[in-house]
Amino acid sequence: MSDHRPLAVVIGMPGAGKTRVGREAAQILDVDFTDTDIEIEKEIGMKISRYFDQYGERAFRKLESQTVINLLESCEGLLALGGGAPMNVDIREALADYTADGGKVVYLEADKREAMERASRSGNRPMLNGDADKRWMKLYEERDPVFHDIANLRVRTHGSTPRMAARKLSNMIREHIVHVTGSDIEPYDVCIGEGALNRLVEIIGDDVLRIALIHTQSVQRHSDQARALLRQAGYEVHDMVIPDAESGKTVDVAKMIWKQLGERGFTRSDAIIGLGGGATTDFAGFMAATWMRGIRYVNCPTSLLAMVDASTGGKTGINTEEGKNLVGSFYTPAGVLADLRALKTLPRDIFIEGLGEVAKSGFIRDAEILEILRDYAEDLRNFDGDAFLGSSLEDVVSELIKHTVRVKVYHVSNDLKETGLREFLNYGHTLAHAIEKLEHFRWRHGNAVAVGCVYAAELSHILGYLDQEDVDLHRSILSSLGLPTSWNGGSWDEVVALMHKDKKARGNTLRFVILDGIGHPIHLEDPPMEALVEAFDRIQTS
Ligand SMILES: NC(=O)c1ccc[n+]([C@@H]2O[C@H](COP(=O)([O-])OP(=O)(O)OC[C@H]3O[C@@H](n4cnc5c(N)ncnc54)[C@H](O)[C@@H]3O)[C@@H](O)[C@H]2O)c1
Ligand SMILES: O=C(O)C(=O)C[C@@H](O)[C@H](O)[C@H](O)COP(=O)(O)O
Repeated sequence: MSDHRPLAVVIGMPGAGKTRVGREAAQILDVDFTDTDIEIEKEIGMKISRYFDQYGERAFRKLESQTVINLLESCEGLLALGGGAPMNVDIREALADYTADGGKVVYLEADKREAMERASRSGNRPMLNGDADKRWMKLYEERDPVFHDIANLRVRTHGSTPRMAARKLSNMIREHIVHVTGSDIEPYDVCIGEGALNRLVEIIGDDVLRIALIHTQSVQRHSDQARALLRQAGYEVHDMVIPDAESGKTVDVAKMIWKQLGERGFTRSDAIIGLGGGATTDFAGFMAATWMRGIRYVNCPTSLLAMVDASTGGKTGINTEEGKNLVGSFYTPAGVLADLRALKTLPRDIFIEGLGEVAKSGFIRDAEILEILRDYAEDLRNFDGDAFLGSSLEDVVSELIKHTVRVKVYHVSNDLKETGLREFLNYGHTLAHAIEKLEHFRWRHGNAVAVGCVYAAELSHILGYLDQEDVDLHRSILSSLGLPTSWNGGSWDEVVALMHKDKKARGNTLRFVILDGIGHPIHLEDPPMEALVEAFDRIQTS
């Protein structure tokens, strides 16, 4: 495959707006726009309709096939194909190779009547000669199933102005989708982008009647949007507001929600949506896992941490008096919609906290994450929700979310129930959960994870697995993002007692995840107590 390829390919019926909407979308995305019909006309030096008259459809299709295949290997912006192009077998094969390699083929679906009118108004459409509407309808019946088959994205433009349609198209093109599969997993997608929430109805599906929309007061604005979309689609939506952050992850709140689900007649064919930070998505997933032994749920994360980590992978749960996440279940969502618009209202300190889990994912698996964090540390540290959307930082954050979710998905897909590999995602968490508990959850999870990663790095170094340079790298990256690297809020005895309640511990034996190099996590069983204490001493001061 060539290095050059389109950012996306737009297909659709004549009159769907491929040229008009495609050109505007390319402007929004700041990329070139290429229309295969225009390129062909340039090459043949005449209108396509005249070429058809002179040489016939067969000759045109041959020319079209060569042009499209060349452009699929040479153009870099948005490429709009002529309406009939995807019906050609060679073009279809080239498009299949393109999508298999991660390319995006978008089916632009317009209202039939509007598209028909536009197509017959514009002329220069040899395939519509005669009774244009009747011919359009016939083409539609032949082409629509093929378009559905080829396209991996669809944009419905019904009732939208060309500008609105172009926005939808550009948002969808910018969107990243990470597929989650695995032997124990019903496959689902994590959609990351501005406007991802608009997929909610598609993911909830047709079989659901009632939806419990679980959220906190702090994200009311975003839950209003979700509710409006769902009500418009005809679902019976029940707002269920829970206390903020960790105060929502308790058995008392669970009892309150179970009661509401019962009183409102939730059955096995109903669904739950968890909309909010990681505490809410953990809690909502747990409600879904336990109600009638499991009903459908979708996560709509609104904090960076929930987008990169908590909402994906199916670890659901609540805290107890004894510690963090001690009661829960592995139960996967039907989809995750990380709508970047939610970050607009996210306070800076909570954004930065999320970077703790992002950095962790870099340390355990993806060096590119560490590079991005290093290159954009200052911009990330100064995150400002008001200026975020449309800024260059939005692309950086979107890329970081995609990378981090991929790290998560790699571990989860291969070990949903955490028998070994998945434990690597717990890097830094053995100490982090103890800190959170000792600080009565006033310390945010991502901040505790940052300190926990430094602790695990120090332990790795003391035991001879990690160079000092890599320990220093932990401190420099985390502190450049505004994350803490030290903690002195509790005694070693308190900490070690809580570490024994960590889910990685077995019997009386402590188990840790450490590194034997950046990107190389390993398990550590029953480490010497002196090493644990020494590492603890080293995180007392930064
Ligand atoms: N299940 C998992 O795999 C997993 C992974 C990582 C973390 N977690 C859990 O996630 C939780 C941490 O997640 P978190 O950092 O999102 O914490 P959180 O849910 O407590 O959210 C932090 C704060 O931000 C607010 N908030 C969230 N989105 C907002 C928005 N868009 N605008 C304004 N305010 C917003 C919340 O109301 C809360 O006050 C912890 O409970 C942790 O254990 C779970
Ligand atoms: O998904 C996982 O597995 C993780 O360990 C991800 C962690 O980042 C996350 O904080 C998780 O909530 C920790 O769960 P726990 O099992 O240690 O309670």
